[in-house]
Amino acid sequence: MKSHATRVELIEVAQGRRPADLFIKGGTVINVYSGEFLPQNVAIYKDRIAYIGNSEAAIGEHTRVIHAEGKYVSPGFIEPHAHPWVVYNPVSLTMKSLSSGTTTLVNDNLFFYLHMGASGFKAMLQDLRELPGNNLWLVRLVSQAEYPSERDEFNAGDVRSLLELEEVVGTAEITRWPLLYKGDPFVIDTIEYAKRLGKISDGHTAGCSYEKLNSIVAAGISACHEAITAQEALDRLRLGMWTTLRNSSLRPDFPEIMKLITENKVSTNRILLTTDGPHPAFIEEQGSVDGLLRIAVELGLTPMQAIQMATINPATFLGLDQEVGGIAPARRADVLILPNLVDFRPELVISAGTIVALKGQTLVSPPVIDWMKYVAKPAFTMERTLLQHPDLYRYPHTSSAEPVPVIYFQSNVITKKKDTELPVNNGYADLSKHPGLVMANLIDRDGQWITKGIMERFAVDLDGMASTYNTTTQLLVIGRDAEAMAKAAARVHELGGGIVIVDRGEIIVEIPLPLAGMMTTDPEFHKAVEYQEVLLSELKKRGFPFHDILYTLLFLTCDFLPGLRLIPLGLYDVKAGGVIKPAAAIETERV
Ligand SMILES: Nc1ncnc2[nH]cnc12
Repeated sequence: MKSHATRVELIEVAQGRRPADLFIKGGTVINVYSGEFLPQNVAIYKDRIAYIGNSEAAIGEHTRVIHAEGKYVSPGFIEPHAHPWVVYNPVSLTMKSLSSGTTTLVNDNLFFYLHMGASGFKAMLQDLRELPGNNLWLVRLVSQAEYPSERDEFNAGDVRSLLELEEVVGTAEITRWPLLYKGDPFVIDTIEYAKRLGKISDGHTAGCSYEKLNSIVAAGISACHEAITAQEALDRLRLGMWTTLRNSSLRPDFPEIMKLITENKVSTNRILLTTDGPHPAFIEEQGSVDGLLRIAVELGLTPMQAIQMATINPATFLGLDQEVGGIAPARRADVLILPNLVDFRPELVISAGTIVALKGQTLVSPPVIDWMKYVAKPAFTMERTLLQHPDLYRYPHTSSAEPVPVIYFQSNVITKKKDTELPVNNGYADLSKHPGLVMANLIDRDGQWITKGIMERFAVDLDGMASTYNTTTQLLVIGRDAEAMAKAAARVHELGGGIVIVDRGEIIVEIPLPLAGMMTTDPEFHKAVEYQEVLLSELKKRGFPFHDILYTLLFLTCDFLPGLRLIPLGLYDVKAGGVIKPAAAIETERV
């Protein structure tokens, strides 16, 4: 990590021979290395910490003195597993996170890579160097729903070239973990390559048994955040994984998984914390890592344990403990002034030696990013007119005696296959006598293929909705009224990505998401909150029974959560690991 201060300058400041730029006086330093609270001063020079102790010799004529009497001086918080695309974008998420003390974000690159390729992604990283905060990245080795050209796009040359970048700290979660279990050569070789570069490999082993976890760890995976019980967390810890405890909007699991610490009394030095890409309103209401600390302490952790899990532990996991994660000489000056160890909301946030936020308000401006210049091809290469025919959305069906495999929602994201007999009308399934069902289609943005399904327990009164917000970023079109679906789909095409709802012939929700079909380009975080709230409230009015619509949409098209899902290859049974109804060529579906 580049330092603007030289070591000689830092030595001089430490000895009081060169004045500090910032001097934090009279606070209680949270020493995450020794686990002590120490009444000490902290001197900062340029972007680095130079001195911690009782001397005031580094205060010079132009030194800015920050009085921290009665307050705590903490290392900046680290989010080791961020997904900077939940309608918000890397700029708005960074600024929001900084305002509440998260000075390091370790971001997943999935959708940027899918839409920008290696060269666009590199260009984006170059421009994001202007962003305040410490922005690190993990790179994906595979997508989250298999598609025909996947292995060409995630090729060894491109992926390795990204792994070599300074801000890339490792390989990102591999949601399709059976690839690791089976020893997939590309995945294993790339993880090995990352290790040779001194980088980590994040994991995603949802539902993986203790026995199988052995193979995943043998494959080189260093961490996992998917434990949903204390026992699952213990399994991971015992097998040498960095165990990341998650409290997200989709899975607010702290009350259960913190029992790993409060009941099992395990050592906490290989435990990390994550928000795992929560929806925007969750961050707005509960904060980022600061919110995790508050809940962890409410559940019985000591403030020191909690802070260590959000600072020095992730820094050590990333191999960056000489750079970040604690208050010590030559570390990046990512420092917080905390009025208390209850809500963990910093009064002041210093990032790389600059005061970036005061009382929750950022004091610095982000760079203006022209996102679209990194994107490799137009949002849609198919003609819009192709989307305007209602029959495209109907479910072909020839015999009422032959059951249709319906996608039944058990929760926000978990589905199961429910075989249902449906009448036939003109060659299509007739849903009129089944008010709980909606049609659902995943359509290739290049106009080649369409995967068709029928869903139950989504939103019973939905006329039509279209969305590129899903893990394939292809066009997902859902509804009971084929005309409304066609209208919504055509509008999303015009927007170049986004979410549109049509009700009684009118567009009632329109959320432009031009960046990869997932993100607004707005640098203001509250824009993402507004979009999410309107979407959830309109779908709830139409019968959506769950709390996290963005994750319902996101994971409907993935290939790693139970049970029946729409992926580019077709209607996919995850447990069986196979397509039960292949995607069709769009030409043949058109009338
Ligand atoms: N696997 C995943 N893919 C996309 N977004 C996510 N947010 C949390 N987990 C995610």
